[in-house]
Amino acid sequence: MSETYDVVVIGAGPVGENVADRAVQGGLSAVVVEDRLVGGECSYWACIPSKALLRPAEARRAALAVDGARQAVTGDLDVAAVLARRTSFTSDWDDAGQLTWLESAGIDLVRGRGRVSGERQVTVTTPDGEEQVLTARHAVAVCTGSRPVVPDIPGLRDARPWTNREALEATEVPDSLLVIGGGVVASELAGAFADLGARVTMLVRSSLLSGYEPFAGEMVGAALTERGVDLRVGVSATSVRLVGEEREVECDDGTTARVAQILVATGREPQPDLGLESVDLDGGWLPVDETLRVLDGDGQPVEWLYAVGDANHRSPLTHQGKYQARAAGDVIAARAQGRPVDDSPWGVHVATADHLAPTQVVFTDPQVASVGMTAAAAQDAGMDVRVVDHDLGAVSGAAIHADGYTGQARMVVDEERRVIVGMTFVGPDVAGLLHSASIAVAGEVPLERLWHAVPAFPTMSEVWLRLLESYGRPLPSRAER
Ligand SMILES: Cc1cc2nc3c(=O)[nH]c(=O)nc-3n(C[C@H](O)[C@H](O)[C@H](O)COP(=O)(O)OP(=O)(O)OC[C@H]3O[C@@H](n4cnc5c(N)ncnc54)[C@H](O)[C@@H]3O)c2cc1C
Ligand SMILES: NC(=O)c1ccc[n+]([C@@H]2O[C@H](COP(=O)([O-])OP(=O)(O)OC[C@H]3O[C@@H](n4cnc5c(N)ncnc54)[C@H](O)[C@@H]3O)[C@@H](O)[C@H]2O)c1
Repeated sequence: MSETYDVVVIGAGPVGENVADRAVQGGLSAVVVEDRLVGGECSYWACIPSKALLRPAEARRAALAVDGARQAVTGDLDVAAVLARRTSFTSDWDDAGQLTWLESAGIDLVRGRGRVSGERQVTVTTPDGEEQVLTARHAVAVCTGSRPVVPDIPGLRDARPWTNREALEATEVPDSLLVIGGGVVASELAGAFADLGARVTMLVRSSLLSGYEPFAGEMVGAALTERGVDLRVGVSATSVRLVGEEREVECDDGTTARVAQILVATGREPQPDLGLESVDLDGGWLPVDETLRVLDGDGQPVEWLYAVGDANHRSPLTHQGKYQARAAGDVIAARAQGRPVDDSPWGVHVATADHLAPTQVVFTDPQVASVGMTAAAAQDAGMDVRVVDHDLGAVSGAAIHADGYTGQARMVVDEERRVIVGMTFVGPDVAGLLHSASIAVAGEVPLERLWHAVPAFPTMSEVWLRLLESYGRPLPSRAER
């Protein structure tokens, strides 16, 4: 069976859905190919269930941090209710709701595993083993996301460790859990399972949350330790063996841990077998130009082939991928219809923020909310950097928010342009502060103008004023003096 569409999208995660949606809104026909659930990793095994698992304990702790409310907290978490709430957020791993949306958006769906099988062509192996060929008049978009890496530690695979998938589908909380990794998944899920009652050990090979400002990992590590997590930094697992129902893990510092379950959270790898060799391209993370077209071995864009979201590994986050998807869907439509392409930096058809203003909230407790560059990254990029730090707990809004509020904010300024190139907040409930910083960074708002963005009193956003005061208020111009 063979069908032709303007755009064929492989992978119906949040990114593939958005590429198809923008293309259809631009007047094209589109089909998405999906071999698991429409909605992707994010909806069923990543963002949504993890945040649903984390929120109840965070809410409980928030109440405990406010005298007067604290007295009303009389019990522990209801673990069964927490797991049930998580399950409801995944619609019990059923994508019927997403199918309704696809239909309303005018996007067709083919279930099965897709691979590129020639120029502008995708072959799908359907669940019943049939092959279906889809031809694209204009573009094929590879939006296949990523899958968890399981490192080559002797005995690990045989011990059937959890990845994010099994952890987020769990119907019971193990008595003890050893988490391998010190990134975002490890930090969030170690906290989640500790809150649910597991004895959690974390093996962090290098440092915790290493891509962030150093105080982020320090504060999150201290909080995890306070909540009972046995945080072992600079320690790696060397071998694993099953002992009855338990896993025995040997570490390179000579210690051994015996646990009920292991969670591997050591990063992601690209989806294999995407058929790219059929068009003389390598697999792996797919390099792209600023309009998300895949680059060939000579660094030239392939006119009809796009890679969007985790698949290109520019900024592997749902919201950054969806941002790319809006640009990609629109540029595919523009090129198809011979309309002008706006590919200048910050143009409609490019994903400039991936480099200059990527945003992220790590939903640990305390949260880490960041945009743009860390101080170290800005220095490495050759900028004349000035770093301004402020104790978030010293802001009256924070003190009212929670008794003994502890938090930290950092502003990274490019002195040459006098604009903020990076901002990091760490503390309870800082996620809501992030978008103001994103606007300042993406908008390249001059520091002088930021004095006119007046934070309401008494909110945590007053930290902006404190950071500007530390930086220094601009002197009146000579004419005004
Ligand atoms: C535990 C965890 C928590 C996370 N939390 C957050 C968070 O809070 N916020 C955030 O922004 N990001 C978070 N992320 C990252 C986020 O999940 C990814 O960045 C996001 O899912 C990427 O979207 P995507 O559409 O590119 O890929 P995916 O969501 O992986 O979707 C790709 C889809 O393509 C399908 N597919 C793959 N290959 C084929 C093929 N050959 N044929 C057909 N279909 C195929 C897959 O089945 C999948 O449905 C988290 C990740 C993890 C692991
Ligand atoms: N809230 C959010 O936005 C959120 C939440 C979860 C995940 N994510 C995203 O999902 C992606 C995957 O997250 P992740 O935490 O799996 O990856 P990561 O790259 O953030 O962290 C991987 C960690 O594993 C360690 N590691 C790698 N190989 C190892 C090995 N062989 N042995 C021991 N340790 C090893 C690394 O040092 C690092 O600490 C990231 O892009 C992340 O940003 C985002």
